Amino acid sequence: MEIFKAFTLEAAHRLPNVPPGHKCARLHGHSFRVELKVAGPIDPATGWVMDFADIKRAFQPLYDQLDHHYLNDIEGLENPTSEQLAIWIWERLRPALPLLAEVVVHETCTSGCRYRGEDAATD
Ligand SMILES: Nc1nc2c(c(=O)[nH]1)N=C([C@H](O)[C@H](O)COP(=O)(O)OP(=O)(O)OP(=O)(O)O)CN2
Ligand SMILES: [Zn+2]
Repeated sequence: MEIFKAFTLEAAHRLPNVPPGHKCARLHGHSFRVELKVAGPIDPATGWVMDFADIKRAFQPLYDQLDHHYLNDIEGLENPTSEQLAIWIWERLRPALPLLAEVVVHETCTSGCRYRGEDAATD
């Protein structure tokens, strides 16, 4: 069974490695939507894979680093594309949330990425 918990975070960024004149080289912001998917068996006693609140608790320290911040200033996010943000979240969250199966980052309503770990990086 797969469950998910979604978060919205406000953050500013610019992309330093885009071609000259690209609009994303300019400072701008997004209401990023992050979905964390967790996969595992349903516990027959509780009837759930895990408590949604425990997903929120595990993500909170990372959320606090990202929300209302300038992403380029964060170590590891000097080039804060959606892809790099998904990897950044995955690498820091997985140790605390071993059942983490996928990180989805929506940068806008129409753009984003999904990451399922290194083995799936080229999927
Ligand atoms: N593969 C990626 N491409 C782009 C990223 C990214 O993180 N990964 N990021 C950007 C920009 O940050 C931009 O803010 C979002 O891009 P885009 O979808 O082009 O934004 P728009 O809302 O302007 O899209 P329209 O559908 O054209 O209105 C760029 N590319
Ligand atoms: Zn952007």
